[in-house]
Amino acid sequence: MTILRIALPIPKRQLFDYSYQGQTPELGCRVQVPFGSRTLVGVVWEIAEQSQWPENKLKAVIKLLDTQAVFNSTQLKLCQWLASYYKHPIGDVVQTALPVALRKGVANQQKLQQYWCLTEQATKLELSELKRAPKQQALIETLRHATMEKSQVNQDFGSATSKALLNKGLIELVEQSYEDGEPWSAQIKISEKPQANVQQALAISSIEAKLGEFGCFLLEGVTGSGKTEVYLQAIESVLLRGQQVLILVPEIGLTPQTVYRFKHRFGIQVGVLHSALTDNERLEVWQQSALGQLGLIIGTRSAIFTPMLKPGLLIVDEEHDSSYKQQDGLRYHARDLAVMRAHTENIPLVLGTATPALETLNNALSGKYQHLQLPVRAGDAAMARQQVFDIRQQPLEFGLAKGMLERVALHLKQGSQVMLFINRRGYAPALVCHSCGHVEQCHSCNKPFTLHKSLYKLQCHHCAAAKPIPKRCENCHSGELTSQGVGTEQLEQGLADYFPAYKSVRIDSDTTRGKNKLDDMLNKINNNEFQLLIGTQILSKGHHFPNVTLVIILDVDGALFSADYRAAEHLAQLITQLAGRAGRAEKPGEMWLQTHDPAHPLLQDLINNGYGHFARYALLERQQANLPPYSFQALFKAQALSARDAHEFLQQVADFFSGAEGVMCLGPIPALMEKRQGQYRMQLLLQSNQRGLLQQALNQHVGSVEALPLATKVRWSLDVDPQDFS
Ligand SMILES: Nc1ncnc2c1ncn2[C@@H]1O[C@H](COP(=O)(O)OP(=O)(O)OP(=O)(O)O)[C@@H](O)[C@H]1O
Ligand SMILES: [Zn+2]
Repeated sequence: MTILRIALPIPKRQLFDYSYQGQTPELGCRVQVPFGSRTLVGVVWEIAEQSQWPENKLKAVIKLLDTQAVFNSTQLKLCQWLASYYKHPIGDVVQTALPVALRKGVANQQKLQQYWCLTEQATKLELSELKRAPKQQALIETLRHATMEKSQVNQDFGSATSKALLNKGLIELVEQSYEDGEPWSAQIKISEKPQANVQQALAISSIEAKLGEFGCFLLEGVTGSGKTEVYLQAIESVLLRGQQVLILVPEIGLTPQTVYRFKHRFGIQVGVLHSALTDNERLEVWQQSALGQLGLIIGTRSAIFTPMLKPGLLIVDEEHDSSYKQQDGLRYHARDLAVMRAHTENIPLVLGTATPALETLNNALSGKYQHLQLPVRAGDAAMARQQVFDIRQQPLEFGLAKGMLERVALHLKQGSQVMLFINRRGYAPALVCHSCGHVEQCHSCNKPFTLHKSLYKLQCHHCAAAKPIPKRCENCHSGELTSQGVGTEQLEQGLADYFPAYKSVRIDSDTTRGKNKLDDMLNKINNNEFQLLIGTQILSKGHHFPNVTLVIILDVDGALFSADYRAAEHLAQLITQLAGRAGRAEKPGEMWLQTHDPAHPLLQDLINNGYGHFARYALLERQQANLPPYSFQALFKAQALSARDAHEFLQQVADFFSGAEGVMCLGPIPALMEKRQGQYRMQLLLQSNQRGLLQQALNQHVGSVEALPLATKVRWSLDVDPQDFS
């Protein structure tokens, strides 16, 4: 009899022993086991001869689900590292790393692929017979060169097209295994590309020099400097060696436009991993990548777990983006995991951005990462001019000063597009009673409701609470309710009324919900169907709009005075990325920042000296204040219906750590957002000058924390290298 030590989806920092009769399976195979009254799917993590439990207490494995491990040795190591670094239950780490379908116990067998090909009848067809159905014509034309996978046809031509041709008897489906198809390495066809400029060429050759070994690069290139072109040319070398490339992009950056750029350059299929995939689609990409059947895989955060048979290169684009840090469950940072992965697989990693995270910049400046720089824009485009606009004592119309409206008018008249950024969606961030001053608040969060006029609702942006817009004040019953502040909805409406001859589009999470909605909007913007582009963060994420020449940021003052020490860094990144959307082609661009504090040193440094200068100075400040990356943090968070329980729990946690060597304990204190969804929220911050000491203290005490009686009464979590203190 063998003892299998299984990682189970149970929030306990331990493995579970089961007995197994039969040939010992590989580590990383899935098994089905009984757990209490349930049956769970787990992963074989260790194999032992003996258990601490007596034999008659041990339950037996119900079924071995795999003959071959679902995790390769790299993944096993990475999961181990995640569990140990983030102090997270191994079973939950394993769950996070597995595609959902495999978690549920689905067989890890690759399905046959379905391809469309032409029928006998179609080979004799005159293409002109289909001239009224251009899509069908194009598909027939394509299939004359090669068969095409069903999902690919759906993506490129739409399923209606293939259905119509099927009905006409012109195409038919054949099934084939991937292995029988032509491998991607034989399909590579490099399309035309620009000649790299000197800095690009230097970056490309530095990366190429590291192929086949570990190396970490920071590619710091100003917006529009051609970072993507550097990726593309480096990827080309990797693909030509027959090796695979995994590219991570931020959540909102993964549009069909991005994918198209990669697909088009190499002429091969690209595996795409994003949150809108079905479980089966996700599993398919995972399997194809694991078997080496895909050359290129692009995905958001969790794509970092995708196994590769022949890994060659990892890329993390917009490495500063906060979506790379998972904010619940296993709170890992995909960028840090990428470093571990590149190290384990012995391949280079490229971190690219115009606005490096201070952590990353510090690693580059200290020589830990190789620093590649692209200081100027590619082609003929110049950087946008950046300026502040003093709005003190200025009347504002829907959030805009008169001087700004004049600039907008000027740019519109010249046939350009204008982008306006505001950090709040909805019509207005508050509804206030003009008589008594009462503000409509969400009682579960103690925060003002946001007014959404188009939805006829008040919505809480911190929980899901919503209610109809009241007619009277709930405090004094006056009917004089007015909105306060400006959101995207109001700005759009104001601009549409002010500039009736131009079309506007609003891009925020309210308007982009739904499949392909964002991509549709982006395409229309690129076709110049809209001239006024209004939106939130989504607008800042790496889009290439050649006709935008003016960018206005309505209000940065809130972020200038935030209690979060990372707020300045994030604001500087946002401003720089937004400025980077202007003047990307021939026409020069300009960016304006509306502010009540035009002399603020951060703003002045940023617009006069650029992000690079700001960031180096910000690092000095962090060093003086002994903040990350010069110190290391871990954050215990607790929330409960009673503030006292949350506080008491964290106080007990603090007691464990109070004597820990080299570790400072701050708190418990209320979170920046004290109450949310009816729960009171507290936190306890641990900080040390040495990562090792902090890790050691956590190792020593996390088990005791878990065992505290209050630990079952409050909801608590541990966040190592926290990014979010809200
Ligand atoms: N060497 C080059 N010669 C001419 N044009 C180039 C060159 N490299 C890149 N470009 C063009 O410059 C534009 C910007 O390049 P790219 O999108 O790669 O920049 P980026 O640094 O990734 O941009 P961002 O980070 O701002 O999104 C693109 O239209 C690209 O085709
Ligand atoms: Zn709420």
